Amino acid sequence: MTEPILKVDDLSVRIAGLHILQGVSFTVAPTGVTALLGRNGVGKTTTLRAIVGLTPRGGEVSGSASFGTVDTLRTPTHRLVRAGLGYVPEDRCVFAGLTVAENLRLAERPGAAPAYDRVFALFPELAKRAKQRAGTLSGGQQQMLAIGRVLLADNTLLLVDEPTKGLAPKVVTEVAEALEAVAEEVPVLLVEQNLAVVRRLARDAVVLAAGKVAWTGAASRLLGEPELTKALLGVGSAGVHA
Ligand SMILES: Nc1ncnc2c1ncn2[C@@H]1O[C@H](COP(=O)(O)OP(=O)(O)OP(=O)(O)O)[C@@H](O)[C@H]1O
Repeated sequence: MTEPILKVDDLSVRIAGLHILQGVSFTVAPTGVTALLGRNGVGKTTTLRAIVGLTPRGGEVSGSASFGTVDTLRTPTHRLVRAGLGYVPEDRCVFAGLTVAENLRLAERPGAAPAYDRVFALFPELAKRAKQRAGTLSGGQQQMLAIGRVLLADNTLLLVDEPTKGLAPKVVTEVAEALEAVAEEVPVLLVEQNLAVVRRLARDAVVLAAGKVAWTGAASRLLGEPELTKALLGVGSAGVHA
């Protein structure tokens, strides 16, 4: 069996007195998309943030998350970035007052050649809009800029949080297409509520419920069984196609 690119073991997170994650364990395959799913508020974002060391101050984190030889829970975020872990947060975090080109330049890593060719091949719109302020881009374009930034560096795993949230259906399809192309090059751990996007992109699925992993397996199996989808996610999967 191929070694996972990330192994999360017994991850627990407490924030403000809430025991949000209570011993979460799962693996991420070294290729393709692994979807991290679950009902609203179950702790998907908390999981990604813990893995990249961005749990809010005062939060308590225990367990381990092995990314190669690195335990990400015990390594500062800036070192994880240098080790090749890319994170696209839910709110995208583009610098609104800076241009597209400036946003990309900030993601360059010292000592490594930035992969502008790869970014502009996937997102030609970013090249066309290089001089435009990021704050004036559409939601979909900002998402592409946020993904473009992590592709500029030679990352070996991307954590992407709800990339299609709040986007118009046509733009959801564009972002899904882009992520499909991205995942051919780099494995992705994807938090996504849109099951059509999950069906299109994900090979593996991990479902969280009540602070623990409730189900893992092939995404096609989960989404192919409407009753299972409804029980785990609270929504139906019938007729879901991207
Ligand atoms: N900084 C914080 N302070 C207090 N509670 C928090 C904090 N961050 C998260 N929580 C709580 O932890 C729980 C999990 O939140 P999280 O954002 O990880 O869930 P999620 O599965 O990503 O949800 P959604 O699908 O709605 O984005 C929620 O009940 C949330 O209110």
